[in-house]
Order: sequence, then structure tokens, then C-alpha cells
Amino acid sequence: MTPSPPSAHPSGISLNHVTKNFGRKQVLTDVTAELPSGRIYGLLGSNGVGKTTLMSLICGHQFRTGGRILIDGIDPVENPMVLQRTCFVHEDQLYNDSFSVRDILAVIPAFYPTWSAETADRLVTRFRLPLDTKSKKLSRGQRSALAITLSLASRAAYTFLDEPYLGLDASSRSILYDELLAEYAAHPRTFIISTHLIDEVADLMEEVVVLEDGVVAVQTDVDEARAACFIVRGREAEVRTLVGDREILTERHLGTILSATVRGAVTPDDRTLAERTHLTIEAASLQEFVAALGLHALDEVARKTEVAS
Ligand SMILES: Nc1ncnc2c1ncn2[C@@H]1O[C@H](COP(=O)(O)OP(=O)(O)OP(=O)(O)O)[C@@H](O)[C@H]1O
Repeated sequence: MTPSPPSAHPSGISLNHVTKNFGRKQVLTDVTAELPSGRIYGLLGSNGVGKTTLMSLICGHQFRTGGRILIDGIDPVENPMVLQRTCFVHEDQLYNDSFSVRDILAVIPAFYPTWSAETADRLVTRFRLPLDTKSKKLSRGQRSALAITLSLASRAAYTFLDEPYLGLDASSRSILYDELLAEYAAHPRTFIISTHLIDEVADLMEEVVVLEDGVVAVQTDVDEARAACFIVRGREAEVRTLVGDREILTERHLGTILSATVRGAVTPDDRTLAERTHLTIEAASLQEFVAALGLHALDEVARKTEVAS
């Protein structure tokens, strides 16, 4: 067998100084990141920071203002091959008003050579989607369930889920997480999920990318992130003694009590000292870690800007 030629580009998404303006408003000012394929990414950031915009740019649904985007080495803009390999359906997706759920499920497979009718059927049943209801009559949760069904059944190599849980009740959310992991295990591909429920989806995500002020403030592996910091709480002097010369990412004061999020792993000596000096040590949740790192990264940017000006 002739070996296939080495690809000039590694597979995955490559973002290089990507910018996006809407009129005079700069939403993405300089987004640079490498997202190797075959992972589940969490795209995080506050409301209006540009998560949906970035996903639309990557899929080629909108034009970027500047910079370079490559999917498996190919620019997604007006490229039918990339369109077949990416799926980005969201809850407020517009469908033809006269289309029922059944009609939508009949039309969409034509766009995806990898479509799985079996997955679509299973999700329709599990979400109890009303097949004969017109799309505009669906509730918000049902619209989300339809978007998830289309996204997972597409089996697209790059699947984007924009806050996929909107309007879903607790049991439908657990169907989403369950099905996503099952699909990912059986048919590995790349998922990019924007979310504000960091801790709820923390077990799904392998890597998080945090957008702040138009740039990637943090990109980190979730397991590394979990082991990378802890919170120590107690009287300020004792907390500072325990922390030593390690880096404090954030600190909060409540009277004489200091709560510090510390970069690094907890050591046995830390535990002994904490017990002796009545400090509490706990693991930081992913949400706390991301918030601390994000704020810290932005402080650094602000400090460097101040120094430079
Ligand atoms: N078509 C558009 N025209 C003008 N401004 C837009 C357009 N689309 C998005 N924006 C603006 O770009 C910014 C980023 O919007 P975007 O929806 O990407 O944010 P987001 O991070 O997904 O927000 P959220 O977490 O609230 O969903 C917002 O200020 C929004 O008002």
C-alpha cells in the first residue's frame, strides 16, 4: 500500500490573529489558538464576549475582519468541503416556517455525508420531539433538543454547540451529556461547546478556551487545570505563611479572613500546617480556576499595557 503523503497541516482548527468588527464595534481583537482535532473543547467567557461570533467565523457562516482561520489546513470561507465537515446548529436557528420537525429531519441529512439516521431516531425518541409540530411552534427546550439532535446525528468532524442546554429541563440536560459522550466515544470527533455552566459540563470538556476582551485569556487542559490550584482560607497571616512564595491567583478578604486561590498542588506539608493553624484547604472548582486564571491573565495584560504606555 502506498503511504499517504504527510499533510502540510496538522488536523484541527488553527486561529491566527483573528479579528471581527461589527461596524465600529471590535468584538474579537486578536484571537490566536490551536485546537487539535479529536477533543471536546469548552468555549467560555462572559455574555457578549464573542463566543457565538467566533464559532460562526470558524464554520465560515460569517466573514472575519482579519487574521487567518484554517480547518484541517483549509480556509472555511465559502468552502463546501469544510461546510460538510462542520455543524453549527443553535437553538434560535431559523427554519422554513412551514417545516415540521419531520420535514427538517428529512432535509438536513443531504448536507452531511456522515449523517446517522439511527442517532437522529434515538434522540427524537429520548427527547420526545413532536415530529409533526411546525418548527416555529416548538418551545425553547424543544428547539434546543432539535438542535442537539441535528448536531449529534450530523456526525460532522467539527461540531459546534452554542449553549446547547438552553431551556432544557434537568432530565433532558442529562440526556444531552449522556448522548454527547456516547457519540464521542463511538465516533471520535471534535466538539466545541460554548457554556456558562462550567461546573455542570466540566466532566465533558477536555480543554477550555476562555475569551475575554476580544482575546484568548486562557487555554488549558481540564485535568491539568483541576490539579493546578487550590483554595486556602483562614486568618491572613497563617494563609500567607502556608502560601509562601507561591503565586496567589485571586484573593478575597472577609474581615480578618483571607480566601486565596493558589497556583500549584497541595503538599502533605500544606495539610499538616493547615491543621495546626486552623486553615481550610479545598480543591478549586473548574469555574473558580477559570475565573481566577482569567482575571489574573487580564490583570497581567493590564499591567503590561500600563508599563508600556
Ligand atoms: N450581526 C451582528 N451585528 C452587530 N453586532 C453583533 C452581531 N452579532 C453579534 N454582535 C455583537 O457582538 C458581540 C458578541 O456577540 P456574541 O453573540 O458572539 O457573544 P457571546 O459571547 O456568544 O454572548 P452570550 O454568552 O451572551 O451568548 C455582542 O456585543 C453582540 O451584540
